[in-house]
Amino acid sequence: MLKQIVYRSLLFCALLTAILWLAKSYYDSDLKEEAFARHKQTIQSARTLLHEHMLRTTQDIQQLSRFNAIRNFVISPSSETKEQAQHILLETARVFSQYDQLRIIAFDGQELIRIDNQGAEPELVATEKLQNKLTRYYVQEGLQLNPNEIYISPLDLNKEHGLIQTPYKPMVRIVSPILNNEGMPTALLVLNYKAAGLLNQFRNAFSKLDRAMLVNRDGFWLSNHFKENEWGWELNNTHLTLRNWHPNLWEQMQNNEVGSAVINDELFSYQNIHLANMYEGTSHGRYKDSLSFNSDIVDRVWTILVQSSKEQWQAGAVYKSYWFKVLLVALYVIVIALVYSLSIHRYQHKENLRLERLQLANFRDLYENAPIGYITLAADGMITNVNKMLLSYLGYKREDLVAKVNLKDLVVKDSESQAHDLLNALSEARTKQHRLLMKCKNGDTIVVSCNLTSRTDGIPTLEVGRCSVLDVSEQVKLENRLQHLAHNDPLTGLANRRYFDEFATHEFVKAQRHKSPISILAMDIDHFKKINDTYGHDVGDDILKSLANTCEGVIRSTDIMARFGGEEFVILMPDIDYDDAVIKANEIRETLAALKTPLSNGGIVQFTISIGVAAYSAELDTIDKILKSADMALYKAKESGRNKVC
Ligand SMILES: Nc1nc2c(ncn2[C@@H]2O[C@H](COP(=O)(O)OP(=O)(O)OP(=O)(O)O)[C@@H](O)[C@H]2O)c(=O)[nH]1
Repeated sequence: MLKQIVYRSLLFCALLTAILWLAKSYYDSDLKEEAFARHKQTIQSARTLLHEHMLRTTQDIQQLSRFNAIRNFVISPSSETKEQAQHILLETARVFSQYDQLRIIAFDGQELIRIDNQGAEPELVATEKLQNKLTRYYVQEGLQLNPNEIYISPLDLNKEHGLIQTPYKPMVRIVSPILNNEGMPTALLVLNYKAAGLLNQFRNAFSKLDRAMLVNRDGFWLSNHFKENEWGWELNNTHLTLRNWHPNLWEQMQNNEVGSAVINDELFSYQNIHLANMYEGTSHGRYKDSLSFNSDIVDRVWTILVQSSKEQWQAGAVYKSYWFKVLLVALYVIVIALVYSLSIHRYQHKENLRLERLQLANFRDLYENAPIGYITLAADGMITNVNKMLLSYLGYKREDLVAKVNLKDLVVKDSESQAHDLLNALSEARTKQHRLLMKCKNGDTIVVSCNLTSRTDGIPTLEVGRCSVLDVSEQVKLENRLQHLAHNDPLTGLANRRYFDEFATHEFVKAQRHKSPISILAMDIDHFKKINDTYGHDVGDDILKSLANTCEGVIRSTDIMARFGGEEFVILMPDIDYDDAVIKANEIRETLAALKTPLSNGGIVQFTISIGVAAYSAELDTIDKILKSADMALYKAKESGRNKVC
């Protein structure tokens, strides 16, 4: 039982876990969608930020390169034009502190004017400190520019005298040709743009739930949440690339401008920024349209990459909350409790069913194999079931009786009223007992004691009563025999003295009530001792028996003959007066005298009797008196020579 509960609990907990896991999967995919949507939005914001900054820078350089003071100096260098150009650049540096250096560089690479803007105030670098930058890449790139082109350098760390300046100073160099009157490039305007502020704003544009990264075309980080990952190519950390970190993601990014990926439960979104297209897009288009001049920008591609770790995109998940965990534990506890109580309930139910079945089987066994017969009855007395013993009593097969025979059809005519009585008791939900004579299949009858028990719920169901049926035939025989023994003389079968007294009293009361006559004969065999002595006691017994038989053949059925003891007999004759009694006595005497009792040796023996007669009269008004009078008459008959009636 306990084992089953444990198994079931485990099963249901596993099921619950599976459901919760499924729900969590759906929920997680929603959270991921949400995170990706956030990525998309913040990438757009960051893109706008970068575009706008770079656009402003290109606008600045375009304007500056077109200023007459700048162009005049390049076209007609003089101390005056130089001063004006220096003035413009100084003023610009003062207003736009994001420019670290503002320079005009001749086509041979020589710096013509240089403004350093690192301190509180922009500083004009003295002529003797100006350098030749022909070998620098941005000068080389600048020399390649068409009149209408602007070069934007890679974002890298500023170097002074070949060494990386610390603290690191991320820098973009913007180069524009300065055109002569024929519209041909004559010199270069170079602005060193300090990107630290831009990168800070870039990082701040993203939610705390995400990690924002800016990656260059080679996969190095220009901005990374881990500072030590930045500027890998500059700091000789060439292994610190996105390509090494997530090769698959890098691969995907090479083929797609925009995209997202899920790697080890971490979410990535990316989008390339083409600085050549910074005018494009709704927020930038207005610049391009409103500008009176236009420039092509040598393309530079950066990639904005956003990463959300599992902890980050799940940060707001409901299942992370304390109460959810408490709820979850409670849920499992409830499931286990439910499984426990259901198992107990199921077990009890099964146990009850088992006991019920057992009880039913016991009942069936008791019913079927009971040592007495059973008949189950419908309300109308039709038999709906019987047991083996009943079938053995009657010799029927079950199918002969069930649903075919009514109880009253099973009894003989004499028992029909009792059967009806039983069926009445059945309809009134009573109990009743009767002795019935039942018909067996072979035509015999048996006496049964039928004890009917009705259902008391009053519902007229098919089975409304049951009769326990006991075959009492033998008992009845025994009862009859005992009764016979109690009332009769064992030798002759005649009534004994006790039964005679009961009968006589009853008849005498009747005679008194009806004022009808009643007579008594007292009889005694003459010289019976001698017969016994001569022929033996057995012959004496035979004579007594044939006397009884013979007399019973002579007297009426309403008379009763009793043996009072020895060879003395008495006959009570209701409705016979004295004279008729004397006549009857003589008839008996003569009949007996003529009776020849055979002997075993082939001979015969005869005997006579003496009879005394007395009848009810005014003087003889009790049985005792009549008996005494008959006795006295008998005595007289003996005295007067025997074989007489007195
Ligand atoms: N065979 C037999 N004899 C019995 C039975 N009961 C009594 N007797 C005998 O009946 C005889 C009665 O004898 P008595 O009283 O002398 O009478 P009796 O010989 O008939 O003489 P009287 O009556 O005077 O004619 C006795 O011998 C008894 O033993 C019985 O059941 N069977």
